Amino acid sequence: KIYEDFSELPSKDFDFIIAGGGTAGLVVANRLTEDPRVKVLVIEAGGSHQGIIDLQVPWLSSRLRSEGIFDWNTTSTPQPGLNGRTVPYSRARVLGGSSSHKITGDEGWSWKEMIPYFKKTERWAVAPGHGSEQGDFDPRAHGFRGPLGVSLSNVRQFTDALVIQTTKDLPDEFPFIEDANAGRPIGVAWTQFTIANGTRTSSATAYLDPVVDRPNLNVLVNSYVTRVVETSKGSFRTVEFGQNQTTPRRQLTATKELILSAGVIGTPQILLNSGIGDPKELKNVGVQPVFSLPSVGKNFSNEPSVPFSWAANETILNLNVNETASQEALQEWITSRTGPMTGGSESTSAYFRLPDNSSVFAENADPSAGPNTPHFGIGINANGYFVANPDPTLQVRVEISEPASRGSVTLKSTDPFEPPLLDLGYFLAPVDMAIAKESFNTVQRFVTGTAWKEFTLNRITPPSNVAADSDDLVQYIRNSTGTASHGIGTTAMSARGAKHGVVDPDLRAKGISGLRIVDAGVIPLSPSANTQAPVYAVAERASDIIEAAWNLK
Ligand SMILES: Cc1cc2nc3c(=O)[nH]c(=O)nc-3n(C[C@H](O)[C@H](O)[C@H](O)COP(=O)(O)OP(=O)(O)OC[C@H]3O[C@@H](n4cnc5c(N)ncnc54)[C@H](O)[C@@H]3O)c2cc1C
Repeated sequence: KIYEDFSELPSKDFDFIIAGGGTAGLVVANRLTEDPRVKVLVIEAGGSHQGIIDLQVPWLSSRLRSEGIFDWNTTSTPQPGLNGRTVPYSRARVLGGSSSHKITGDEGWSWKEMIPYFKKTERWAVAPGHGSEQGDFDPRAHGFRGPLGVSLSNVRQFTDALVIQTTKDLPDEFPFIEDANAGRPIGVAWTQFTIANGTRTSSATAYLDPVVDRPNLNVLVNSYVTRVVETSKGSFRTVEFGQNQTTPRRQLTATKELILSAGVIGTPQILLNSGIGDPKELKNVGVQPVFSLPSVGKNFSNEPSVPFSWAANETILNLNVNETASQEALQEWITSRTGPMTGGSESTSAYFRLPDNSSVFAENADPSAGPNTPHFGIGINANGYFVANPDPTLQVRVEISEPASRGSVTLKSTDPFEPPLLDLGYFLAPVDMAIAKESFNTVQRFVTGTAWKEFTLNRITPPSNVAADSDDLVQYIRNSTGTASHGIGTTAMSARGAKHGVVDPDLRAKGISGLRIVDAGVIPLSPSANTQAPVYAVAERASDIIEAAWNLK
């Protein structure tokens, strides 16, 4: 059941307490409560997702981001690599949240061992608006019986045909691939979405709603976790939380484990508030060090997102501009879960790798994990989903897939409610800028190919007088880059016994008992993909690890 207030909780005894009811937290809550003997409490700072249409309609997700609804509205510190600009970093504050490998020496996190967990989470759904799906996804790489609905886009976009034609015109540079989520993502593919039956899916709809009546599953919303507290020597199973700065703080102790799933920013913030981090840095802000784990909040890796745009020679329905069409589309969605509101974001996506002999690697080490790993990805869109431009505009977003730069999450003060300092570290490593510059050439070749002749007009950003490989291009990138909100690494996993890192391969906080971390922060290096699916898979495996540790089920 979902509780709005601490006083409503039917009991204060829980085996596991999970801080953060986001993507990972609700997966773990669902799996652990499959055993009816296990009592779980989830504590979430945001409110309930139930009945909120903005979270259900795919097109409306564009507004969630731009209007900062259900968001922490975090902003970065001034970024030297972005000419001193600050940039917004989106992350969800609501139930469902922002809905690996040799580094650890643990084969359990290898691709081969993880693929069953990706499949376990997924229930492939047909998107009637896409048409035949034959050859447009690889069924061998997908799950069909899991909780989370996943599908191709139900809305065919005007630009889709141009993208696919480009793969036929220029197959050497831009090959079509059947499925970007099957282990070899380099090429152009149909994007896969957490959408089913025209409706967005999340950990809240897939992992919480179907089991919300389990008597052993308790979810407390509007409750912000401030700290973890030492329960007994070396064991941190007690959590402190409150609604806001002025209301009383409460404490509860888990009999078995406390699990932090507050995300790549929330979890390190809770640890640092608790005095768990780099003792010197903690003292500098006035926080009493309690346990030394210097890597907490470090190694923050996050894909920079670089926008390019062209004027387009076609008027495409833009639901963020045309209010009448938007109302009609919403009515259609409410009535039948069909129509243009069932999609919106880029229905194709492409991942690229610079050649091994690229001049970029003459001066820089290759930051990617291996030959199947992209250096950057692009998304092409002209329907105003990302930028509600009233004039027809072709938007191309480049995301640097495996940035070498690292940022950090640190505390500003001793007030646990104060947002932390978020340093994205963008373009501190020169290779990231070199890749961003190269991506511009690739994007230009893509959208000016024969298929685009009638459609692509003059370049808008960067302006047409900006040449490739020029300092003007570098300045444009510094002045326009934002973030993809694909953060990882702030509570990174490392080999057992390694001095760096925050958790061991079993996701236990190093040197601490009773405390585990399960969220995007434990992923040590950017996956060869966006982060949502890897977080689900990590949370599924984490649940198995926890169940095995406590002989559950
Ligand atoms: C706008 C946006 C768009 C994205 N688009 C994509 C995409 O297209 N594809 C993709 O693969 N990935 C995407 N991602 C990334 C993906 O959603 C995240 O990597 C993933 O959801 C992270 O899961 P998590 O469990 O680590 O954190 P979250 O899902 O963010 O969950 C953390 C939860 O903890 C709560 N919380 C935080 N601090 C506290 C506290 N102190 N006390 C209590 N609760 C707290 C939060 O409110 C939240 O509910 C996107 C992310 C964002 C923000």
